[in-house]
Amino acid sequence: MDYNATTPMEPEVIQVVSDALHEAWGNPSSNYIAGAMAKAIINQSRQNVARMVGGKAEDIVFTSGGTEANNLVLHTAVEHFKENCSTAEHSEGHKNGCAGLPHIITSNVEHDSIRLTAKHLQTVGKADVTCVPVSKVTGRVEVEDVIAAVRPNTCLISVMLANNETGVIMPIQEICQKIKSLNKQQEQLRILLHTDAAQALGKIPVDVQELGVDYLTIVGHKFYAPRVGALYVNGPGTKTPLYPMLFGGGQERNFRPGTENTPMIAGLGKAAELVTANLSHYQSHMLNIQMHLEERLQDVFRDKIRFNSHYPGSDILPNTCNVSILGPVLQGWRVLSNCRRLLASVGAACHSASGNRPSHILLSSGVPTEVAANALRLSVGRETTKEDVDAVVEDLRETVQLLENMN
Ligand SMILES: O=C(O)CC[SeH]
Repeated sequence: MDYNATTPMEPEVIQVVSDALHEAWGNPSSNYIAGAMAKAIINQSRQNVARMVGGKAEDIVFTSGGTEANNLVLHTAVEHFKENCSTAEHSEGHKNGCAGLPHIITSNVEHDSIRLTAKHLQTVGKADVTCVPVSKVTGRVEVEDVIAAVRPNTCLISVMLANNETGVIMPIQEICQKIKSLNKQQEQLRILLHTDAAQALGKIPVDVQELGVDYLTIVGHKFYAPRVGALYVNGPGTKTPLYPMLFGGGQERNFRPGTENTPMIAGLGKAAELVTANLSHYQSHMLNIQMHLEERLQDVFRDKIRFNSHYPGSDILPNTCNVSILGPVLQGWRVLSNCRRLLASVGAACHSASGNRPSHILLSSGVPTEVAANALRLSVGRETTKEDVDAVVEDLRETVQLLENMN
């Protein structure tokens, strides 16, 4: 019940990975049949990934995963600023937003690969960063707050499409619409637009044209693909800047060199094909199971339950249920460590080393401290059944009874 942490690979995905390991081990840059076979698999995967997000094949740059893709975007934004502000006509700076450091706007509930990368750039004096706080009422970053944070030297806005703990879907399309009109109005530095779609892909429709983003991060292991990723860029190096962090053998048009990981890319392409073909089924199944889960939790725990993903006016992912069972001895970590069957998390997997402190994402999203301390993040998957839900709720009921009887 922790599919926002990671997902298993679909059998068809495992099959194409295995096939590529056996048959397509050639270097894709080699000019003979073994290389051509590998290159063909990579090109087909590129087409499939592009189709999943509504982009073109040439807009897809394969990476090792979401963290690399996110780092590539922030690196590009800083280079974009320097490139645009290096020429003489910008020397005064104030005319075209080139005074001072590149300014990056993000939210205060981002994945650590955005949060810590932005923090590092600020710490080493390479960028100024504004983390716009999400509304404690809607759990969403509000468009007007993002616009209010824009400065003449703002070069990037990066906000995740959906949050990994609350499941709240962010107003990316509205943000992009406002910023694009701002970019048109003035000669100032173009503000680049990025969203980390890690938690949204495979759960809700994701269309880069509708969103209006310049960049979109794709993370395989959240939609039953291998641990590999990609970055969507709207016309990399032509319509939209993309500056490499790595230099080497020219692969990925020099945007991300390194001999391609053909089997993993093959798996990513197959998983993307499955999402394109089955998304509405996946989405309706997960929503059905999530609703059953919430009904059963409400039935069993009545006024002891608080749903941390219920925000008025905000849409949330169809698979995520962040919930707290109220009580002084029912901290999330304590409940989970006493459950016999439930495997879930109190928050992001990459924060699991942060001890038993309440999630900063929940606190930032307006969840009271004593409630956040008891949070359980339950995230269902494609195979989760109502019987699984009933078993989990019974496990929770028994565990709560045990803990409360012990005190
Ligand atoms: O939210 C999660 O568990 C995955 C990102 Se660390």
